[in-house]
Amino acid sequence: MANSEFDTIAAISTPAGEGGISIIRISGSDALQVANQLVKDRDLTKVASHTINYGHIIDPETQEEVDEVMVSVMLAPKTYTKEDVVEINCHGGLLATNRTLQLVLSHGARLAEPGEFTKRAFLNGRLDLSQAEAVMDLIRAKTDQSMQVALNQLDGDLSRLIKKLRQDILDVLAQVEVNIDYPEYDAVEEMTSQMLKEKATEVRQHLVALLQSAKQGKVLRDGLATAIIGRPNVGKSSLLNTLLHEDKAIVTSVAGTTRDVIEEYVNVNGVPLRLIDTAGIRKTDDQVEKIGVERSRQALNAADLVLLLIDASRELTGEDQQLLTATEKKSRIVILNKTDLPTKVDANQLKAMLGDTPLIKTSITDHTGVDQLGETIAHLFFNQGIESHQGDVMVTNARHIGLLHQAKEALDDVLKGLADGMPVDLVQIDMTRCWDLLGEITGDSYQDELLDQLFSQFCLGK
Ligand SMILES: Nc1nc2c(c(=O)[nH]1)N(C=O)[C@@H](CNc1ccc(C(=O)N[C@@H](CCC(=O)O)C(=O)O)cc1)CN2
Ligand SMILES: Nc1nc2c(ncn2[C@@H]2O[C@H](COP(=O)(O)OP(=O)(O)OP(=O)(O)O)[C@@H](O)[C@H]2O)c(=O)[nH]1
Ligand SMILES: [Mg+2]
Repeated sequence: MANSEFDTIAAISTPAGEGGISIIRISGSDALQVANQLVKDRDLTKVASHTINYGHIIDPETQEEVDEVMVSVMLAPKTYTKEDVVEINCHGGLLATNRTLQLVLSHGARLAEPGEFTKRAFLNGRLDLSQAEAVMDLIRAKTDQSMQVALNQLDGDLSRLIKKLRQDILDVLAQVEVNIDYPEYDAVEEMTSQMLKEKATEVRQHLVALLQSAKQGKVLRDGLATAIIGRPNVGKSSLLNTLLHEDKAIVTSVAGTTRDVIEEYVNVNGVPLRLIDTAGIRKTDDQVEKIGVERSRQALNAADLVLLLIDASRELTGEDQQLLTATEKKSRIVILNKTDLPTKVDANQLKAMLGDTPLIKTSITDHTGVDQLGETIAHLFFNQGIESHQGDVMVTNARHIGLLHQAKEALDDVLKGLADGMPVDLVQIDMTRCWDLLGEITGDSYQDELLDQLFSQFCLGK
């Protein structure tokens, strides 16, 4: 029989494996009755809602004791799923927990699908879709910042903003309807166009700001893609190792040591970096090195931030010059390394060439200048607006970003239509499309396949 949203469902909601306690969660109209068949010492149907109760799990067929437990009873609607929920807190052993789950499943519950508890919280109206998605982001968060973004979204910050924008659109559409139905004044068409134009412009600004926040959200989640670039042997791998506080990349005095791109995550002065050590860029006939150099160029193109190293103990070469030019339009920091050795590069002359680009002098072997590099990275990052956005709503979810783009395009069509003098009832269609698209973010309109696809990415028991 196909799974139904009316079944009583159950799953182990704690990680698979041994632990202090394991929780079996049961949700649905039969939850209490299922659990009550298995718990000796107490009639669970008589206990007050939102209480936790001591007892033993007994196999009703054999009367065998399976585990000593605590059972939480939470009656609808004030529960995670808005259905009756019973949670059995087992001793954390694998065997007893699994046997208890088997008993639950053979006494009226079926195994929950991944994310099905949260799906029910959505279907029963306790969460909207973006909040349900935030539950998963919260579980997966790897940095403090991305956790905060997920928590804010779970609290409904994004939903509230989207709902308000939709309401504004709806209000203006209603007004347009009235004006179309009662064209009492000659100027009504123009008034209506003006109104649509103002609202479309205003909502569009909000969407642009949200999409802007998505760029920063991506950095918080994935780290700032930071390419370490430079000629062979300037100390790129040494810098990676120093920032990581471990010897990850191979360092030798032989130019051309790093042959491929190495990526590592590291937190530098509060900035999450995805550090990319690259093969030194130079002309080469070595086939393997050639591929590495090509990948270095790709990493350079894709980077959010470039750390360009120059060897202070050698004269500037044409290759250094080329790299300086190639990174001109990038967010970059130039690092003059090996300053412990006799210097052949004129730092002042270099500084003059660089303009606004920060120049840091380092000796990675002596660990000088590394702290200053960290401070410079943080300065660049936080002054590019990340921190100042913290109070605002931030979007990180790819599905939301896609919908925001489409919604913005719908408004672009509204504004273009108005500018071209298109009839208002045609412009209205694009405005309605924007309203629909925004509704897909919160799940006010959705398709079943979308739900299946979203929730199947959740953990079992969530
Ligand atoms: N044991 C246990 N711990 C857990 C959960 C759980 O389901 N069980 N949660 C699950 O992931 C998280 C907590 N999230 C929850 C969110 C809402 C409600 C809830 O009952 N909401 C009701 C009533 C709120 C109230 O009493 O004020 C509601 O919103 O109507 C419960 C848990 C984390 N810890
Ligand atoms: N004196 C001195 N030597 C350094 C410094 N930084 C790195 N080196 C040395 O320079 C050599 C090359 O360092 P790597 O980190 O392998 O250089 P790389 O840029 O990764 O080189 P490739 O991978 O070949 O492109 C090694 O012998 C390092 O010990 C420094 O600040 N001072
Ligand atoms: Mg290297």
